[in-house]
Amino acid sequence: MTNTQLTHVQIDNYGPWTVTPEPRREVDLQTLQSRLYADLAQFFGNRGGYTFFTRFDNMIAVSNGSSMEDHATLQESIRNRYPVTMSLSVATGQTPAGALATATEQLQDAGSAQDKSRREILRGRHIDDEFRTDEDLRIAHFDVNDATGKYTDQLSEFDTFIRIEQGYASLMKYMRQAYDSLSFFVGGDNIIAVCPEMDAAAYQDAIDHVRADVGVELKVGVGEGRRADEAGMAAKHALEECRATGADVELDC
Ligand SMILES: Nc1nc2c(ncn2[C@@H]2O[C@H](COP(=O)(O)OP(=O)(O)OP(=O)(O)O)[C@@H](O)[C@H]2O)c(=O)[nH]1
Repeated sequence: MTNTQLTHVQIDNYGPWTVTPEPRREVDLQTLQSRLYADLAQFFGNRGGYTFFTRFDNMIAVSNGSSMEDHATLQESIRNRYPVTMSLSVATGQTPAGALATATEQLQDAGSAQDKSRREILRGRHIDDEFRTDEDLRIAHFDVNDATGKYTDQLSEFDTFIRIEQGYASLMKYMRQAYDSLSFFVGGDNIIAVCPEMDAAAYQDAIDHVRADVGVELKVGVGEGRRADEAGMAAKHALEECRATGADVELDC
């Protein structure tokens, strides 16, 4: 049984900050957001976690391996180094969508994202070490078939971007609705999905859906582990297996 621990990261009162006392330069917001993301990716990554930038003002981390104390340390470090603070809400669940729903509700219960007095909320619970297992996480690494030959070397970069984003949009919606999974674009032609237990037929179904919906062909490798890095690395090896065998789906779990 999977037991996913997710952290909903939200920059406090960020909307008003971006326009106070007057609109801040976009380039400075871009730099701030990408540095914050890099810091979070490294902080959770050092503890075996994966962080996804999603909307940058809100981010999602697969945080199995990070305790509530670790989260408090992260908040302090951000407060000391950035002009903004962040709220963190941690939740666990048998499905990633379920865990994230709980994390988000905890944050919404504490007040609005644009409430001046709601700062550095830290809510939720981590999975105690004694309850953690090697089957807590399932990570699926999706990749567009021959993106280089079909798109990158053929189309303008923007038209390639449209194809890849259409594949991502179709997959993220379907995986969310049909399988309670959360899928994130991670660059190039790659999408990483955090999943509950699913069999090969379910992954094939998602790939078939995206092909029928938007004409983008995917393959996927799936791995499991105690932490995101372990499950994610197993998924990457399974994806290499797809490349070797020509299969659409390879499960290493
Ligand atoms: N984030 C991330 N990006 C990757 C990874 N592997 C490849 N990429 C990016 O994806 C681009 C496409 O690479 P591939 O997916 O290997 O190439 P392809 O043309 O689709 O060929 P096949 O996948 O073998 O069908 C690369 O140029 C990288 O930018 C990965 O593991 N993670």
